[in-house]
Amino acid sequence: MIEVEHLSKVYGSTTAIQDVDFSVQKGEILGFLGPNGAGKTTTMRILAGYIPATTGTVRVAGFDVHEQSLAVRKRIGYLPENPPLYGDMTVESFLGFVASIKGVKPGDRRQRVTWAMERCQLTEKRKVLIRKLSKGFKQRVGIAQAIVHDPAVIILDEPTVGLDPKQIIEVRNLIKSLAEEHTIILSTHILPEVSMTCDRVTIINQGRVVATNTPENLLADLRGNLSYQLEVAGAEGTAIARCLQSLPGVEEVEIKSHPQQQERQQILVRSNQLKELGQQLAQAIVTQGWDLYEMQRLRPTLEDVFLNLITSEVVDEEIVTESPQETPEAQVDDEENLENA
Ligand SMILES: Nc1ncnc2c1ncn2[C@@H]1O[C@H](COP(=O)(O)OP(=O)(O)OP(=O)(O)O)[C@@H](O)[C@H]1O
Repeated sequence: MIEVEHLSKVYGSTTAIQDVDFSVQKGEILGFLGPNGAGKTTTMRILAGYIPATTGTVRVAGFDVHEQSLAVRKRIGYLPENPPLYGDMTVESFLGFVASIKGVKPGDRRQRVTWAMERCQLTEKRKVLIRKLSKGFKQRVGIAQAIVHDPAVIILDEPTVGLDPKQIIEVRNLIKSLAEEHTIILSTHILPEVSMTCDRVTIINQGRVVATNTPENLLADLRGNLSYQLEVAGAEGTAIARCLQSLPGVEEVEIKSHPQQQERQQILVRSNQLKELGQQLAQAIVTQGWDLYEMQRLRPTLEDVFLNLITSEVVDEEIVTESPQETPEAQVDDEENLENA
């Protein structure tokens, strides 16, 4: 449904994104995850046809975003980071207005607006002025304006930013329910957002895609970095650490408690291979005549995957950049002006 190839965007002397590739299948929710300044908003704006790319292509349902922008706009609903809402209009009249500018036929508008309000649980607020709504309800109006023309693709830029925990759950549930009929791209810097909402995730850092996979497969890639937390008694921590460190497959042993403490030592063991180490660790401890009080295998989280990918990117860069130079951030606002025109 969406194909992004070799997409780059340069603002003056700032390269916001570089050679970005990914695709989204029909009916899928793709999470576009990255830290602040990674290039998420830039990518979402290009996809929505708000700003042109410097190089590369985006195709939506087979149409080129740049060459066939009208056909693409009809098929896309976009929730920007700060949705432009008219505070002096009621929810219903605003959505009617958006439906008209999005090309919904006059005879279909009432039905489309009713449908969007129902989906976003806005029906009871339909006569309320938008400026009088809470942040959570305003966000729902933002989503309703993105879906009112029944687009095949919905692009949501940081849809839960600034919401309270209850509103976040409601908006996430709404997004999941929309996926039944739509293809969705959701940009976020919040990890739980992708693990709770998305089928697949593309991770972007410093303008480049560093991974695309399902949350489960990204975690599976880290299984090699299994770690074990042990509670052992019978010897000093340093002696236990020395023994465990000599076992095949053990990458690192860390003593969490005081190394000279004789009672229950807290030890963290990191493995360097896919093989489970639990049995081996237990056997080594028992053979030494020590007491094993507890052993827990620590599973990596999506946060570990994210930090691992982003940290390795930074390390790679430090290796190649021998004398990093400060590049003054370009203040190029012409694209913003284009967008507002
Ligand atoms: N109009 C602009 N002119 C100049 N530089 C820009 C412009 N818009 C974005 N940038 C720069 O491009 C880079 C990517 O910004 P972008 O807003 O796409 O990132 P982001 O991942 O959405 O970040 P955030 O989560 O903080 O919104 C940043 O270095 C940013 O300063």
